[in-house]
Amino acid sequence: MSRAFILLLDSFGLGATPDAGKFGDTGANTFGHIAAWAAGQGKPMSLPNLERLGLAAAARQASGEWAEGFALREGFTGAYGAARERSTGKDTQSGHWEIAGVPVEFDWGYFPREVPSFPAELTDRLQELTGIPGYLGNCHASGTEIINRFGDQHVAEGKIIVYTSGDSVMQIAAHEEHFGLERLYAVCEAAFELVKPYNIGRVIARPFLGENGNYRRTSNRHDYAVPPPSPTLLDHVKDAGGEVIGLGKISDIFATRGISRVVKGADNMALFDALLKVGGEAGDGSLTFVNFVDFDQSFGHRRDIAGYSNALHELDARLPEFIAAMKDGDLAVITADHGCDPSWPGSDHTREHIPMIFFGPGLKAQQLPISETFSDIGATLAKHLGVQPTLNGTSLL
Ligand SMILES: O=P(O)(O)O[C@H]1O[C@H](CO)[C@@H](O)[C@H]1O
Ligand SMILES: [Mn+2]
Ligand SMILES: [Mn+2]
Repeated sequence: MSRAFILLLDSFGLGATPDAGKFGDTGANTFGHIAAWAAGQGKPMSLPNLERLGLAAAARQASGEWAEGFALREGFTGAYGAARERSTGKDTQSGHWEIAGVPVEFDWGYFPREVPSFPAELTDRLQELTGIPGYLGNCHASGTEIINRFGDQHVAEGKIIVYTSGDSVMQIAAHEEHFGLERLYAVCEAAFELVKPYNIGRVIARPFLGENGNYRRTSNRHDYAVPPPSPTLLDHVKDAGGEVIGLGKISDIFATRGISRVVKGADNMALFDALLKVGGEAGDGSLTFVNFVDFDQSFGHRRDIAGYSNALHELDARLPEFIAAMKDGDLAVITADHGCDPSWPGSDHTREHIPMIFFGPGLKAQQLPISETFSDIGATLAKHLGVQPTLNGTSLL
């Protein structure tokens, strides 16, 4: 029996890549800066389970130095390394697709750092099609900050909050009750058609609740994403008859391509519960792919170092449950899709190495070379499952 699991910690970077300067990210280091912050608080991080698999050693390989509070230890159990990205962007879709064998070598479109960020011909047409009374924001923004800035006006006037970021994205925020969730989804569907000529990766619905200047986003986020340009590992597994189970936002990121089953979870720990349940059910030849979104959405973009650190400790504490439930023939990898250094200026992602930490019953503990593409992960899992090799990447095991 062969099964594969990808545990993707969204935005968990291990230090800037050689090309980070092109992104203004020289010196960024998601893990390293969280560890330094924790040590500075007099409470160094303690991630014994991730560390035993090789996380700290992989981070050292990527960044050239030990994260504070971590040092050389004996007795690794994982096959650990780090990878650099070949895709031109540092966004979620590029990262995930590249892991699955399809780097994004074309340039995404981006909306400029101007106000308004969105071209009038796009917003005028969207207004015509949907009947909305107008727009608020129309700029680069952090999604939690902008709903508090414009929430009251949105509720009073019915105008939608539109914003973007360093990602190739149009985000639309609206109140679930005053505006209506289904209505927001309908506006996003119309917008998704209209952004196509601009080569935009995603439109994201960002529903929120609350009143009087005090608003919070709900878990009813929905992403409308373009599909990967070529078949990915997910398609190969599904075509070979294996079940492909996408947990969290995986199905959205792949625009449902290659997905057999979708399982949602409100937060990292709910997703971990779901992973354990799915792990008990997944059959021979299956691929289970989970995206732990809180690292990025709740802590990285929010520049919340303490929150990010806490989330890493929470995940580390639960890893033994997953490891204990692994069966002979299972291969899992802990990885990420880009960085989002919570100590870095702004609120965007950071161009960093990602961890590649393989583990499973009988796997030989070893250090892997630094990979020049995230696709080595997909290639490794394709070989493990005995399915068609990914278009890019070389198996590491
Ligand atoms: O600030 P919020 O809305 O969380 O936005 C973040 O989430 C989006 C998708 O990952 C990105 O565009 C990023 O900027
Ligand atoms: Mn991401
Ligand atoms: Mn993000």
